[in-house]
Amino acid sequence: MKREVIRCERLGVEIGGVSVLKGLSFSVAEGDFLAIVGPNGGGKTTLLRVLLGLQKPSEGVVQVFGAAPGRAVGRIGYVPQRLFFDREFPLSVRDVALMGRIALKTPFQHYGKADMQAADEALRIVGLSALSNRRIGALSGGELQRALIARALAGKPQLLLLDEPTASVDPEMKTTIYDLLDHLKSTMTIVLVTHDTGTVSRFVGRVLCLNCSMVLRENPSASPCGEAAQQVYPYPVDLLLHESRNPR
Ligand SMILES: Nc1ncnc2c1ncn2[C@@H]1O[C@H](COP(=O)(O)OP(=O)(O)OP(=O)(O)O)[C@@H](O)[C@H]1O
Repeated sequence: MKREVIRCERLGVEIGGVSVLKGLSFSVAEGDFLAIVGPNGGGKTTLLRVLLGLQKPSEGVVQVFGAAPGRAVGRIGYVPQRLFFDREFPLSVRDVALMGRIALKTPFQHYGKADMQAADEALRIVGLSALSNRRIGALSGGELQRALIARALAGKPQLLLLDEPTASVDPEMKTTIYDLLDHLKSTMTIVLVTHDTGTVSRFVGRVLCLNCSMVLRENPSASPCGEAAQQVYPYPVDLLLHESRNPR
């Protein structure tokens, strides 16, 4: 039987007195590739923050690698939705990849040979070796996303959490990033927050819908639910198979 990597039972999160997530139960096993979809403000980033131990649940049980969130940071790679930084800051692509090793170091410990090798290997995997000395502020949007994925991979994670890594990149770069994740899925557990429901259904094993009001059916072309989905998402919608008998 596969090891359980994530377990959420009746998870509830309130922020500023407002319920963001309520009664959420799901689990992720080792080697799973799970996509999390849902409308803007549906709580997707909040869920990742809970898994990282950055947001406290208000109710329910959450375990990551069998322990409380935050206890397994060194085993998790995280690609955030946004990175705010000074584009003029003299930080190279390799420096950014090396940051992925920080969680594995003790305070004030310098990077060693193993850290350099891990960073270079991560840059090779994402196809950025040739740009490793380039200033991070001089990268294109798609290159920056791949640098952030390299940073997450440099720590050699067992679980990779990605928050909309294909937002604001062109279709060709989206394909590059999904091909990369498709390649990585045989070596680690992946949880991907995305709005690309149509595209990811080709790559992922399961889809978790957070606060979705759309109904997903077996034969979308014969179903009126496309109209309902269209009201949730103001752009073209692909309908997915959903295994729940009572989908939400
Ligand atoms: N620090 C905060 N203070 C107040 N409200 C917050 C805070 N963080 C999140 N929220 C609220 O929680 C809700 C869920 O936010 P979250 O970022 O998790 O949604 P999301 O599904 O990731 O959205 P998107 O698809 O737009 O990225 C939103 O209504 C948001 O405004």
